[in-house]
Amino acid sequence: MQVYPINLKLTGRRCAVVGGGAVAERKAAALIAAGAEVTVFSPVLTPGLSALQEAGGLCWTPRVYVDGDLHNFFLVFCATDQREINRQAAEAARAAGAMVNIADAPELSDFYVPAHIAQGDLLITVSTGGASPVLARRLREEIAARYGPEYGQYLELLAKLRPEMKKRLATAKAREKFWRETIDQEVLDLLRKGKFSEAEERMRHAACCIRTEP
Ligand SMILES: C[C@@]1(CC(=O)O)C2=NC(=C\c3[nH]c(c(CCC(=O)O)c3CC(=O)O)Cc3[nH]c(c(CC(=O)O)c3CCC(=O)O)/C=C3\N/C(=C\2)[C@@H](CCC(=O)O)[C@]3(C)CC(=O)O)/[C@H]1CCC(=O)O
Ligand SMILES: NC(=O)c1ccc[n+]([C@@H]2O[C@H](COP(=O)([O-])OP(=O)(O)OC[C@H]3O[C@@H](n4cnc5c(N)ncnc54)[C@H](O)[C@@H]3O)[C@@H](O)[C@H]2O)c1
Repeated sequence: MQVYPINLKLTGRRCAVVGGGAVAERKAAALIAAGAEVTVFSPVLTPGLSALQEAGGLCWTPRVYVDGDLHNFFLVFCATDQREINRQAAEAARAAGAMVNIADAPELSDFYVPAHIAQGDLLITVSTGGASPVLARRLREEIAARYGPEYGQYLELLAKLRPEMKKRLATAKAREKFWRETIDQEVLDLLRKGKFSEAEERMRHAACCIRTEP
């Protein structure tokens, strides 16, 4: 199914997870990592969710979901092992204005969660449109092996140099040429070896050599 890709900012946004099992844990952990305020409705939590709750990362309502629980949430994840409960909760949440993800009913969900890799601000996501979460996971593993932590550091360096290069390189053409030429393997190799200042130096030096046609 054709879906629309979007990267949501969730800092301070209220999100709910109904259910406290393995799927709920995966969804809650990713929400917390994105800065959301997470409430979990479930009589039981996995050890992972309990640890998050004890660390103050989420709010736990230690009982089954009841009608009226899902007001004032931005996103709601229905992830119990009870098909009918998931549907009821989804309907109530949507009526209250939330976007809903139903763990066992992709066809009724407003959105899917893609497999993802994050290295600093770099975010790579994989979706199969709901067709095969296992393939999404496999591709995520392959991509993770290819794009290591050096990409996060690289992005940090690029972000740091960007305002400087806007001043140093007079034209948009020169800046484009600079970024195209310096986004290369050599800088990444230096970062992989932990040679941060050398990587930065190499990029700064490259700015001196940029020539554009008059
Ligand atoms: C990517 C990932 C993200 C995440 O969950 O964070 C994710 N599922 C992951 C793993 C995974 N899911 C399942 C297995 C067991 C193998 C299997 O059964 O196939 C494994 C493998 C594992 O756990 O290793 C079973 C499963 N998943 C769904 C159903 C319901 C159905 O299809 O009817 C069933 C059957 C349940 C049953 O039969 O009872 C539905 C969805 N799962 C999605 C996302 C959405 C579509 C994403 C896309 O477009 O590809 C969608 C539609 C809704 C959603 O959840 O958003 C995450 C990878 C994490 C990683 O990267 O490691
Ligand atoms: N979307 C996905 O990625 C994905 C992956 C695997 C499985 N699934 C499906 O997701 C569902 C959950 O899977 P799981 O492995 O986390 O199950 P699980 O059995 O580990 O957890 C179910 C949780 O739901 C809670 N629960 C049950 N009734 C409840 C209620 N009325 N109110 C609140 N909480 C309630 C239980 O206490 C438990 O914590 C299943 O339907 C499964 O088929 C989805």
